[in-house]
Amino acid sequence: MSGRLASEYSSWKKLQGIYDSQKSTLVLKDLFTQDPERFAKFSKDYISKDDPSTTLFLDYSKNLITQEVIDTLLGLVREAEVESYRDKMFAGEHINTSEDRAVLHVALRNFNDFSIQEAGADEVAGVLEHMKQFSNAVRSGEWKGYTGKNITTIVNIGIGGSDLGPVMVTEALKPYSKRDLTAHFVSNIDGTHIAEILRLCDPERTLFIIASKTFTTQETITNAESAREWFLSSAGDKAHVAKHFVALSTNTKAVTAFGISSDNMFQFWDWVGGRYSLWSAIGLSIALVIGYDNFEQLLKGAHGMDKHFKETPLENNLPVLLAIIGIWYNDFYGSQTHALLPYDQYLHKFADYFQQGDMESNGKFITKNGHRVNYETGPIIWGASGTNGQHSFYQLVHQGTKLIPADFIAPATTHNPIAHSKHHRILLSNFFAQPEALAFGKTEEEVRKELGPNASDTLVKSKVFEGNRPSNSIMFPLLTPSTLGALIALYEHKIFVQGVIWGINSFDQMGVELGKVLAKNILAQLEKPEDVKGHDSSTTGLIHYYQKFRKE
Ligand SMILES: O=P(O)(O)OC[C@H]1O[C@@](O)(CO)[C@@H](O)[C@@H]1O
Repeated sequence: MSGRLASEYSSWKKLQGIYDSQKSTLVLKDLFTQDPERFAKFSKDYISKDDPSTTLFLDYSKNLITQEVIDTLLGLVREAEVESYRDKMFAGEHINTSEDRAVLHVALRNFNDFSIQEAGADEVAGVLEHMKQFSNAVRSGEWKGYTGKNITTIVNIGIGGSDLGPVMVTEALKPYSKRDLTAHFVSNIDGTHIAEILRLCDPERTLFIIASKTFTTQETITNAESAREWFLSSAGDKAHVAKHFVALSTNTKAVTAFGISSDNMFQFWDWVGGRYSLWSAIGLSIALVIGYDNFEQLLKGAHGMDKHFKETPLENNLPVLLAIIGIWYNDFYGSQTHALLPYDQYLHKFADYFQQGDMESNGKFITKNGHRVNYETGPIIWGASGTNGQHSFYQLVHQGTKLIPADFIAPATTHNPIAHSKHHRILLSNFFAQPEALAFGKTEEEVRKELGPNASDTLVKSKVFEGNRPSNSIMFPLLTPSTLGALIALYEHKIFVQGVIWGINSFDQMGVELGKVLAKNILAQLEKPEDVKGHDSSTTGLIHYYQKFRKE
């Protein structure tokens, strides 16, 4: 990271020039007509060096790019010194400068390929072993509840990175799950969340996983205390907590103070960012649900992508390609969002996961050198599984006034080939069709030909699809633990590259603090109207409204 504002790079200025001169002339239909080799030129195969069955295919040909654009974007990557910054990350340098921390989620899945000098990195294997032993014991029935019964339900209590990763992965890898072990995830402080889950639980057979890097997050600790109260109302003796509560944290002192023994604690370190923590002890619920061997495959899949990111020349580097294409739209075409559209029901939480992963990493306006950016940084990440999105927001994506770059993601084969894979064929036909429609549209002439000479101008015009709407398509043979690991790591490294180019610290999260502080202040004022002090008339008025109905 050179310390300059991204807009000061010569490549940035050149890109602006290219955009200004070509923004209305770059037409996908023409680009494909002019170059029959376009698909071949702008698509890449990723094959894990460790496991050739772990492959991803990226088709980025339906983007508003030329080789000149790509080459200039790669020049931007070089000017921003992304590669040296990447190597600093892998080496354990404290690139999270505001918190003076390393950023080493790659160390959680390292399998001894990278030499990483950072306190704790040599303890990863021990924690993984503890996770393996524990998950095997629970899954085998060796670990019993306080009345000697097997554990059949786990409840992960955590929020943000201590929730979203386990939720997304256990959903995505459901085909690999132990079907007689039910996992629930409680995250919201809204009492409804835990109340509804506890209604489904048997205290004799339920294991609570208190997942919190800091072990101070108000929602998680409050939910954990309520879970413990619920459990003790049946179990009675506090000694039984040891069989039904474990903790995932960096904060041993707070875990012990809560009443969970360090024997039942799975540790991780401050160089694991919350939104990058599913690979750590935070992944215990994943290992319990899919088994440790499959969890290890997830890690290995990510590790293969780590090596690809670290060793592959920029022009063939998938995280780099996704990152620069995203910057092209975000910073030059003015798109504000980026859609993740997995055509796989198992990936229905994928966009949710990367809302935190991307937006909490790159939703910043101050650079690492303290300058306010004069360009757009992190996009709004959103999305839904296909084909559901087609019946919800695709109208706007196809005919709205906004440019919405989208990543379409799909497995070539399904875990559920019911009706002789008829469902999967229909799913994939839509996966192929939507990017085609977005890119090439439907002209007024084609519409008029369809509707006939008597159709009104208005009707014809309302049925035109202007097209030229870009997308990436990512495919893989089957959604396996290893493939999912590679896919997640691909996006993690994309986020890293974009943050380096924007000159921001992708690894702190100052922006989540103010709201929490104000909430704590208001919490102390909720009792009586006269308690409400120091707010604007709106906040005061809303609190007073609540106090009119409040019961306790
Ligand atoms: O794991 P914990 O420490 O309870 O933090 C939970 C989440 O809270 C944050 O908003 C930080 O406060 C996320 O970054 C984090 O993943």
